[in-house]
Amino acid sequence: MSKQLILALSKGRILDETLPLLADAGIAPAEDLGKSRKLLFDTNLPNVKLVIIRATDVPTYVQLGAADMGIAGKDVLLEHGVEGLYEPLDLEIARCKLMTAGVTGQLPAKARLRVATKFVNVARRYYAEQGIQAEVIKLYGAMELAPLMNLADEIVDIVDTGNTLRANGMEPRELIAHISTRLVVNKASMTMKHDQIKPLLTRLEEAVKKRQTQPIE
Ligand SMILES: Nc1ncnc2c1ncn2[C@@H]1O[C@H](COP(=O)(O)OP(=O)(O)OP(=O)(O)O)[C@@H](O)[C@H]1O
Ligand SMILES: O=P(O)(O)OC[C@H]1O[C@H](OP(=O)(O)OP(=O)(O)O)[C@H](O)[C@@H]1O
Repeated sequence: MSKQLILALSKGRILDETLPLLADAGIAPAEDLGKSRKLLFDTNLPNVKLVIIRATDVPTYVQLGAADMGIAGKDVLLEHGVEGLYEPLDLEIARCKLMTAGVTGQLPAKARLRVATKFVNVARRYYAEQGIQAEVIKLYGAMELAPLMNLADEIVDIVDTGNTLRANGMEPRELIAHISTRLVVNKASMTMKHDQIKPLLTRLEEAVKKRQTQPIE
């Protein structure tokens, strides 16, 4: 009997870009995800199931072996850490940047910065590497509000078009990391279920390559 593989998908923004890529790789949910309140789905492949969870929970599920494979943003992986995980494939979707940002024209001239972010580990590491003292304040969303409300001097957040920053009178400052979505695999599963995982990995690699060689319409 073939072993079951659980693939954990990040719900939200990444899911919309993940499903077409999975389809290109020949993996399709057995039912319409949008029409269901279910969190665990069968697929067209008898040995593959999908779980749809919060982006920030994907590394935890895969690290602890509740899922064998997962799809998550590099930002989430940098914040969570990658112990117990392999990161074999860049899916090249949901590209964006992790940056510092602040109120336009107001460069902080303080010895100690207050930094609001949901990426507290990334922020602490980054400011320490820069030799800047920072008090990092954990927020769960709407980071752009923090400097406007005098809660923080800077934020660390995702920037894509820059529209959210501009709309709130802010500007991007330093680049912390280029971000895209990655496939992660539990290290023990990679060994124990190699015969199941390898062909899936190959299909996904081919789907990513195919997109890169397709002419832009
Ligand atoms: N503006 C953006 N452009 C491109 N990719 C983005 C953008 N914002 C976020 N992402 C990527 O998409 C991922 C998921 O973003 P999304 O906004 O759906 O989740 P979230 O609300 O941050 O997650 P959670 O619900 O766990 O807090 C991020 O981890 C990041 O890798
Ligand atoms: O540079 P931009 O193109 O404006 O994109 C950046 C915005 O996108 C993300 O938010 P998202 O829209 O995902 O909302 P949320 O994270 O606050 O739910 C991120 O947290 C920024 O606010």
